[in-house]
Amino acid sequence: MVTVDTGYAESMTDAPLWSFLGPAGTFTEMALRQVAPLNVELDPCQDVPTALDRVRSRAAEAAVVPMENSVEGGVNATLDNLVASTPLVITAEMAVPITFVLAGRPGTRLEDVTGISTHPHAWAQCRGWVHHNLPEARYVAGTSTSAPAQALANGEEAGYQAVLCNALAAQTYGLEVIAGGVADNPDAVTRFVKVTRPGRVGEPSGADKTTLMVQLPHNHSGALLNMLEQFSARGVNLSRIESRPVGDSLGRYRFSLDIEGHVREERVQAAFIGLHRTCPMVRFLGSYPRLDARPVTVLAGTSDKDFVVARSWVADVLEGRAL
Ligand SMILES: O=C(O)C(=O)Cc1ccccc1
Repeated sequence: MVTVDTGYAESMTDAPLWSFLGPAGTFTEMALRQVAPLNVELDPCQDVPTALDRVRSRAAEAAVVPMENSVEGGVNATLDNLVASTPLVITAEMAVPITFVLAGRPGTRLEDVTGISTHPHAWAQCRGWVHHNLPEARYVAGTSTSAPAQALANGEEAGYQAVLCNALAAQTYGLEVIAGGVADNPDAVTRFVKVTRPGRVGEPSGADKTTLMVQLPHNHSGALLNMLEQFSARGVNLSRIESRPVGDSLGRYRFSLDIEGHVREERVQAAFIGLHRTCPMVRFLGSYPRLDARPVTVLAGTSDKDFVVARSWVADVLEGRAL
């Protein structure tokens, strides 16, 4: 029997499948390209929960989703879904500078535009520009920046003549740029994360970040202060903290946090132990290298060595070797 190796079947089976907020041409796809292997197979999804569920169900190896924007803050769909069902962990973070073009079908002029569609985070970054240049234009929410671009190109849009998307998406879908460099804040950056199923935690790089979600005890005065003290007492710096409503009644919140450090470091573990003792829910959502690779500052008395030496002193006390 002669077997002809086309190489095709092999690449179909060996190429890792990564889900992401699609369709083709989103900012999320640009972030994915920064870290994905060259032979990655793309699995565009219509929303963040679907992309994350593809990893949970083992259909995809990894997902890339937006996490935080320098203008609009946390992406709630991501923050909430990461703790909503089977746990997932963040293994990498990426940043993409965000500027938009206003694009329409060829021949569309600015004065033809009475409706604009895009992702809500994109709209938040362009509101001022639209208010200035198209004060009468109505906003039509899109599931991403490229979904309405695709719909417009296919003649399937409803209620808009233009989209705010990235220049690459406009090109991909054969749209014409009506206005370029659209953004209220030209330096806006969005942070994206790569998410996988949990496994054994890797080694620290020395410049790491850890993400977690913590629920505070209800109706407990000083609960937030107690939570923050778990970090400050061990010299652990916070780089993001956001409250998210739990959802079942008013007044109940969880806190989504990024801290500087890795869960394999003693001071981070000591803070984790303190949180676990005092908070009804603590979810570890990953330790991963920081985007800026800036080494974490470890305060005097909080290094791994300091913890090891202190623990061995306690052991000596217990054995009657130290007084
Ligand atoms: O819709 C996209 O292209 C996304 O990747 C989500 C998004 C939208 C706006 C700013 C940053 C990310």
